[in-house]
Amino acid sequence: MTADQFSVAVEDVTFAYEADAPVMRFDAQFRKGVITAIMGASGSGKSTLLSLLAGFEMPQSGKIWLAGEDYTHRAPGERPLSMVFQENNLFAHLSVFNNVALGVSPSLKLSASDKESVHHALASVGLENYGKRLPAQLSGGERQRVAVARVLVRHKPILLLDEAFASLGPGLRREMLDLVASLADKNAMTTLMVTHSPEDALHIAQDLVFLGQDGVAFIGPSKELAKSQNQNEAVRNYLIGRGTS
Ligand SMILES: Nc1ncnc2c1ncn2[C@@H]1O[C@H](COP(=O)(O)OP(=O)(O)OP(=O)(O)O)[C@@H](O)[C@H]1O
Repeated sequence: MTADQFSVAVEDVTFAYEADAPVMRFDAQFRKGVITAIMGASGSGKSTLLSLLAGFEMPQSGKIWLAGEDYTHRAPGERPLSMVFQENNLFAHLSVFNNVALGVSPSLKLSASDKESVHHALASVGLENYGKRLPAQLSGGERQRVAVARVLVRHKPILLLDEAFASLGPGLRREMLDLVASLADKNAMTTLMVTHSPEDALHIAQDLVFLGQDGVAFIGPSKELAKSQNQNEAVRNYLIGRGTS
């Protein structure tokens, strides 16, 4: 793969949370403008991989490539990405409008065109009339929509989703995945989505990165998840364990 075909890569990265903890290894490239599902058993390092990409954790060795550049030693705020977590994406004391506006200006100093882009982002996630509410006055799905609206106003080329919709019911989760897929496509975002759900991965992800005990066990098309034969052993064992093979 050439450098212009991928925008995100972890190159020979090693990391451990503590001196005596096992060293995790990551080596993978993620295709530009494509949605990649990150899967693997609990504790295999999926969230850690996103934390390394976001700069919340620093590798012991190796490199982090974002948008084709070496970001290994750059602070989280400088990195060209947005991230949505399963919960706690919003500030409870700020209105929906201001929660989105934080994506434009951390000091909430907004020009007229900034305000316009916040309104536009809220409209794109179907929340045009919710700007004055507080997060506590929203459903779980609506709160995640606000988080997605904030992603949109940031205009970053990379989107990291850490089980962002896992706590929603199946219908709403599917709706949110469709929303993310269409926004990622429209804005040409390289999207990495941590999920435990093969159905969700098959639904919107073209690619799959599967983490095993010793790092990346499989990189390939996510449709491998639908095949009952010829799968990578780690993937097969995971699916058998979940009763979905
Ligand atoms: N802040 C931390 N300090 C110490 N160890 C940690 C910390 N966060 C995670 N770990 C450990 O690192 C390993 C990888 O954790 P991580 O959260 O990345 O796994 P995961 O694949 O995302 O798991 P899950 O599917 O359960 O969310 C686990 O053994 C976990 O206990």
